[in-house]
Amino acid sequence: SASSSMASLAKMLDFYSGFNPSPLSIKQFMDFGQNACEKKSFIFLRKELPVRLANIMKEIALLPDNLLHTRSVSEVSSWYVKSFEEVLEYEKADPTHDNLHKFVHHLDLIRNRHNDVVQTMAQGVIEMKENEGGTVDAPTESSIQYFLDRLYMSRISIRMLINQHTLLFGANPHSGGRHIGCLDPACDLSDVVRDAYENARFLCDQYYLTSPALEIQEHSSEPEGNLPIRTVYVPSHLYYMLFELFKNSMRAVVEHHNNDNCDTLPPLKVAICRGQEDICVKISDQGGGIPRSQTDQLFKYMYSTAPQPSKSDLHTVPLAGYGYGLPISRLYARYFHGDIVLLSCEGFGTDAIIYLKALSDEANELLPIFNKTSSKFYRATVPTGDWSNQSSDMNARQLSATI
Ligand SMILES: O=S(=O)(c1ccc(O)cc1O)N1Cc2ccccc2C1
Repeated sequence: SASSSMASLAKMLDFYSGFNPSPLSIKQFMDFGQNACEKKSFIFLRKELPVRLANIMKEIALLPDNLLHTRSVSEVSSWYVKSFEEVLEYEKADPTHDNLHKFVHHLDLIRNRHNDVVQTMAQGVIEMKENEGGTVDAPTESSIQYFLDRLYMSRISIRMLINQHTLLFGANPHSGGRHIGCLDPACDLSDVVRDAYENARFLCDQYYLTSPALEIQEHSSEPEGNLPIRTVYVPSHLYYMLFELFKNSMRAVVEHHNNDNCDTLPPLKVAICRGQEDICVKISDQGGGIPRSQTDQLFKYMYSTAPQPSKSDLHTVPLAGYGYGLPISRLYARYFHGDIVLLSCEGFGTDAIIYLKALSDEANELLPIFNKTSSKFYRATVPTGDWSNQSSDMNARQLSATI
């Protein structure tokens, strides 16, 4: 009956969410993929996928009610329930050829079912804001920010596991190429930079009829310092981050310079640097920058889900209606223990730095864990300030009176 299946779902959720997800490093993905065994991968995934799904499903259940009960979030939640149940069908299955084949097919179904999670969650946030009469209090906004970062990081990690298994053991296993699943063991960073630049530039030319040029410099601190700088990474992740940053920089440069007469735009300068611990890709633009007080807004999901600004606003408010590109890009960087940092000099321009781990055994997956700590966050009270912010006028008056 429905109630008994609900009870068993709750039991399975409690069981699998009791395990911590097992983070894999890029090195482990590579070593396993070099002589991949489908049976071992199946045995690992039929446990790890339910663990990662259950961990994030327990957090979905902790969302503020006014978000959890929107049509969109209920729909996303139903996708997770369906996928969780589908994977559990293999919990005790024999690793026969037939079952291994069906497993790959089910992974494809699950990946496709979840294709629209980000847009649908954004729609849920808009529905919640409308139900709340347009404003959302700070604690709700911070728990939504906390949750969406964890939901999308969990989703990135689950899609990474699914992509590796389906690419290695699926219908058209890559023949001959050096790629291991979606990992490139010798990813040439400047190639991905050029690729992302050219595609962003195409959109920029279409919309603005102009675009800034690109200059790339490579620096390697390694003794042999061999160029071009290559590293083991997921090219599609790097491309996503670069494409997003190039779009922002191009828009900034064109809009900042559309009012002055000189028709040559200052170029975008990219520095690719390899150190002992970090590999950095820095994009420097002279797009006029933004005030320091606004930079953290750019990584807010609530800020970027502003109700669609009118066409005029899109130009006045920098990055308004900019979608989730920056917060998601930062999650891709953080997924393998890297980061994205924005350093803006208002009136001049902005540096965006992508940090990657130089060593593949340090590039571990960064995974959200559902436990007492994370669930406490959802009932957090607003922390009382423990730094002074503005001078209390009484003290200031007293001070000036004595001087
Ligand atoms: O905020 S930004 O400094 C900025 C943010 C992120 C980035 O990657 C590059 C950037 O340059 N910048 C984006 C933008 C868009 C329209 C008009 C003016 C600006 C200013």
